[in-house]
Amino acid sequence: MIEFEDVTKRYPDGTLAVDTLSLRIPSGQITVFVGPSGCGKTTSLRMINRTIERTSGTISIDGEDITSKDPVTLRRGIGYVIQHAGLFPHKTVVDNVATVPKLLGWDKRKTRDTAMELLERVGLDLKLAERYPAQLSGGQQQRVGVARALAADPAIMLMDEPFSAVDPIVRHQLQEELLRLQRDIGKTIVFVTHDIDEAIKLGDNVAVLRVGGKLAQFAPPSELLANPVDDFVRGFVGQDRGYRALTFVHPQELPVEPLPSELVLDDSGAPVGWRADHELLPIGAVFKQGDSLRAALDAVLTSPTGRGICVDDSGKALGVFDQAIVAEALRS
Ligand SMILES: Nc1ncnc2c1ncn2[C@@H]1O[C@H](COP(=O)(O)OP(=O)(O)OP(=O)(O)O)[C@@H](O)[C@H]1O
Repeated sequence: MIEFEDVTKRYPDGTLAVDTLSLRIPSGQITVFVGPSGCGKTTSLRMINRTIERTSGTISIDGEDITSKDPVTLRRGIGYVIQHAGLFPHKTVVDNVATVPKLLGWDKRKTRDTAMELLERVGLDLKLAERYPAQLSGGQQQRVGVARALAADPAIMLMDEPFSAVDPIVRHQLQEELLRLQRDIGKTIVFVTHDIDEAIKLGDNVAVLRVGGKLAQFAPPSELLANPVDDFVRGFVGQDRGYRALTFVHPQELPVEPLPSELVLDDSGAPVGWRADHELLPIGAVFKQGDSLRAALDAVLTSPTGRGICVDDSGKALGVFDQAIVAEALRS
């Protein structure tokens, strides 16, 4: 656990960036710092690895005050990923990932094997291992940045807006991959973003900060959406928080109706379109049993017939449902 106790940071010019911040960051989970520009997210994050020193208060990791540790040793146990990945331009991809193991004096073979294994884990094509960062896309560079931060197997990962410089589709992929990776590695991740959707998607817990570096609310995303503590948090999580809260509602099993004849299936039973007069209309988003009610509502709203399609894990159509069924599931 990382614990902040009354932590304050005042920069030499007098700017109060973080104001008596107290919170407990649980181990093995993702905690997100979110808030408007200038609210002290980056400052809070960087005080954990002491690349910024706090002015007062205490930060401890597993009960040990971080000021009692040598900053270099402290940083070796903490991975750090930043926007634009911050890769060394003159080193190849694999050498970038191997940076910290080399510093730690690992033998060459082990270092290279670990680096290649990590590149594979973060979803990078190993053919890219000998390239230089400038020869990669933004999304690929971010993957290398994550692999590099994981190289020495740190218990803690600090991630500062790691996905903000890539386009929305790649960003979505990187978020999904981080969640998948975290299911395997179970690190203590502290993640900074100004995007509330990203915070809600990734965070086990979310700390909402307001300008002036004051903590507004610290809670799991579902709690934040259901019970924002004040107008600032309510405004920040957005007007559509009711709809977004559906992300956290998973119906036991959505009751579905039999497949109608106008739904066209392929040989494997997967839906391909809705038969209309002389054309085949696209099916829109589909709902997989076990998904959230938000996915169910999406399936209804994006369907040209107003009926969502429920599929199994293999993509085979199981049945259809309409808005009334979603509303009923929400009430139950
Ligand atoms: N070195 C510095 N000297 C003086 N003030 C600073 C310094 N670094 C940051 N600040 C100020 O401290 C406040 C918090 O900055 P910080 O970068 O932590 O915020 P942030 O929430 O991460 O912002 P953003 O989302 O825009 O990156 C801001 O008012 C910023 O201008």
